Amino acid sequence: MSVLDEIIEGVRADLAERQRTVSLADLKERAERAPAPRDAYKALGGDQVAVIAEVKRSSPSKGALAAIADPAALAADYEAGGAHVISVLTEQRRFGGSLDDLAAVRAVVDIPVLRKDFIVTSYQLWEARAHGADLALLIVAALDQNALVSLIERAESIGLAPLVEVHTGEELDRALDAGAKIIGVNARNLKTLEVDREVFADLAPKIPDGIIKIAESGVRGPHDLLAYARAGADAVLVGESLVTGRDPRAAVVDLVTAGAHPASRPEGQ
Ligand SMILES: O=P(O)(O)OC[C@@H](O)[C@@H](O)c1c[nH]c2ccccc12
Repeated sequence: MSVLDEIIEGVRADLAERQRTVSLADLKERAERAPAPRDAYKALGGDQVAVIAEVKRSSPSKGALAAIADPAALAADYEAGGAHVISVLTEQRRFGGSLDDLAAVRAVVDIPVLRKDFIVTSYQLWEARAHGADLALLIVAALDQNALVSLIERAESIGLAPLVEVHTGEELDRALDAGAKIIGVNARNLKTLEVDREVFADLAPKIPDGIIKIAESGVRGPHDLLAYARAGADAVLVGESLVTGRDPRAAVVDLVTAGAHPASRPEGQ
């Protein structure tokens, strides 16, 4: 079984547990009371390279990264540093996240928040909105085409912007066929956990204009942001290097500064 399959098995077990305790009707009611969604397209579609800063306690590849006792405080730091969107991992078993983290973060920042999880049913989209999310990740490798299409539609119908994640040319074709408007290219292969930063440069030229292109994973600092920018990224999604660094806010400032004028920076800096 691939790592992705293992993660999804755990996600489904935890989901079944939540579905036993919270009815879909209750979730929908909570989603209706949730604050209105924030405009993710606007946050990601500016002239600068946008920075999506992630709240990430651990990962399947590295294990524990950072304890993050107060995810809301970390997210507030990211926002103060100029981040455009916050990503909150809500998967529990391998990433140490929760829906409570999502709600806590959404309550303290004024920018859009992404629910980062392994979403396989519309119940999880309602959960995302009920806990304040403005965007939801949909991983093409985790979904068949029918599920992908219907989850994109459902997300949009409840006010969530779907960020559709791909890692291969085939997955990209599926994302485009399904009508994705925000596409994330993950440099990490979720089946092997290997990181290959070249994947973004390979796939980006095949993504039509008008679709927001996000480079995910492996950004160690401004140098990597600039490389992704040269390859056509509208945004980068950064987790590990922020949570393991000494000063997450300063690290975001450095990324945002580089992303503000990517073209005027000399190559290699
Ligand atoms: O920690 P990194 O290498 O900066 O990567 C962040 C983000 O891209 C990564 O957490 C991620 C991308 N896609 C995912 C899907 C599920 C879980 C996690 C992810």
